[in-house]
Amino acid sequence: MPTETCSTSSSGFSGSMGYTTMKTPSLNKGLGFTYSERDALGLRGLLPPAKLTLEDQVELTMQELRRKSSALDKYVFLQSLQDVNSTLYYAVLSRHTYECMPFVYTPVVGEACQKFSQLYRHTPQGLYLSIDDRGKLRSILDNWPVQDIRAIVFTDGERILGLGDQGIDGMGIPVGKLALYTACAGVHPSHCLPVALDVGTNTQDKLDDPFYIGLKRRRLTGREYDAFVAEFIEAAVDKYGKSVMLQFEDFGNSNAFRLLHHWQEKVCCFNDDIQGTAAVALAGVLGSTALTGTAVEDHRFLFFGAGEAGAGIAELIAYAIHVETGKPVEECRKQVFMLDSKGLVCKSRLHELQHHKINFAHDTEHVADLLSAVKTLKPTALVGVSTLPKSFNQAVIEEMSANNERPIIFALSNPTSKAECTPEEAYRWSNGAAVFASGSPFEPVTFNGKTYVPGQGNNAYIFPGVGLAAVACGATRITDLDMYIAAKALAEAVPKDRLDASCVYPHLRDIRDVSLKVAVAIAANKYATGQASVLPKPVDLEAHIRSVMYEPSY
Ligand SMILES: NC(=O)C1=CN([C@@H]2O[C@H](COP(=O)(O)OP(=O)(O)OC[C@H]3O[C@@H](n4cnc5c(N)ncnc54)[C@H](OP(=O)(O)O)[C@@H]3O)[C@@H](O)[C@H]2O)C=CC1
Ligand SMILES: CC(=O)C(=O)O
Ligand SMILES: [Mg+2]
Repeated sequence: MPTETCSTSSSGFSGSMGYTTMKTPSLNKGLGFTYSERDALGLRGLLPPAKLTLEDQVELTMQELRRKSSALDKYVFLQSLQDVNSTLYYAVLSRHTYECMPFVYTPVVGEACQKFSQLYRHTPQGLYLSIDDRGKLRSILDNWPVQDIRAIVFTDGERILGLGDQGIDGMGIPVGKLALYTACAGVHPSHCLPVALDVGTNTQDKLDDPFYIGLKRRRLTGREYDAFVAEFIEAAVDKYGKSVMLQFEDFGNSNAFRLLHHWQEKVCCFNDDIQGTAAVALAGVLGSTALTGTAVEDHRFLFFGAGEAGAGIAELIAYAIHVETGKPVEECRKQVFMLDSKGLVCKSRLHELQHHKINFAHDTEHVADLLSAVKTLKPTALVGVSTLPKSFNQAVIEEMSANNERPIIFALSNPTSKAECTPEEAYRWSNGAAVFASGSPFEPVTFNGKTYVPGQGNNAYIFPGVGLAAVACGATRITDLDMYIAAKALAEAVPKDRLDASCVYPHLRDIRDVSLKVAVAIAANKYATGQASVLPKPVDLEAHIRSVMYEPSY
């Protein structure tokens, strides 16, 4: 093949085909180019003589990653790799998911978002759409180099993990989530688009920061805000089609519930913090039955935190109890209690409660604090989604243990600095009895000679599989039933050795298989409910989904 050259620009730059290939992350193989490719593409001279396999490159990359001393350096290193050789980046992530995930996702992505403006890398990672672009969003979508987008994760940056309003710096979250779509479920990276909606920020430090990269104004609210989100969603559906999957991520709860209720019947979308988290937490509860002997319908749940995650999990648990027992959902909700920043959610507070809490405002006496609630209500399961670190203190966990042989203690707040307790604390204060999970990863703990593996109760076990299902069958809607089905599939995928270590989630090394199982279960439901647009239904659904999974290779 002859070597092509592009025309010479005013800078004197003339990019040869080989050079352009090496500068295109999805095409670049670095030393992985074969000698015949080097000849054919005009790469001679642009590379030293050595040749490496992808596996060699993965190994070298891991060695370099391990040499970096700070977590943030590891984050930057991996992001930079994505900018130069995306096949290698995804090969590293999918072969070393357990080791790498903390550096592209929680907890380190939290710090990266806080410093995103300083770390800005001068290359497009996704689309930044600001309210100054109103009226032009549809044409701006054309600026993204790939036209066939199937999955979008988008945020307005208002509630980034438990770290509050990060404005446009929240872009790190859609980028990290979509990296997991590919690494954990094999969604092709070219079909994924991260989006940051810049509607301003109310974080004064950002507004005062001369180097903040977003709009320097306070957040847009009300009708204008809704209209901006609507313009984006309608532009995306217009350009990419009705089965483009839109994942709401880390919106503040004053918008998240309203947006979800408005859009979930109209387009293919879901809110990961409400629905994905619900599925992963329900899966943990279902999986815990093997350890506690208690079925979901026999639990009494107490949530510390009654926001998106809390209300989402609570509603799905009530739905699961309804399915298991046939009791009306309203009855099932009576087994679920919640505390927010003002204490127990109960009837006497009805006048002040946000809408998403009302279903759980029971006729119970108000108590102001968590320990009193544990003493009065005697829950069998305690779920932390409060962003309040260390709130599951010794007294709380001892009280849970006094009332239960095997208390469920899920400390799901992210990042690590916001966890309600550490696994070490949960095991020590419960004398090894706690069935524990955390939102961010923790290392195994040895206590009294036994090793316990804290499961990562994170929606990362769910959303990649949801995305894979949606892409593979062309889903036109994502529903709460899908989340229930996903939870069941995840709970069934927990192997015995994990349960033996008190862990209710599968190995991360098996995440692609787990995501496939989740995807098959959801896709089957999409076909059963007429919400699939890839027709006719494949005879072997699993084989079909497997066939669309991206495997990084040269
Ligand atoms: N593990 C996982 O997969 C996921 C974890 N999360 C994590 O869960 C946490 C909460 O997220 P989300 O629900 O979306 O956030 P929200 O802001 O929607 O809700 C936070 C809730 O915590 C309550 N809260 C805050 N401070 C206190 C306090 N001092 N005492 C008692 N309650 C308090 C708030 O009370 P009030 O209502 O009165 O303001 C609110 O109900 C975050 O850290 C997030 O990272 C979220 C999604 C997924
Ligand atoms: C995991 C996640 O989605 C969150 O903490 O917001
Ligand atoms: Mg989130």
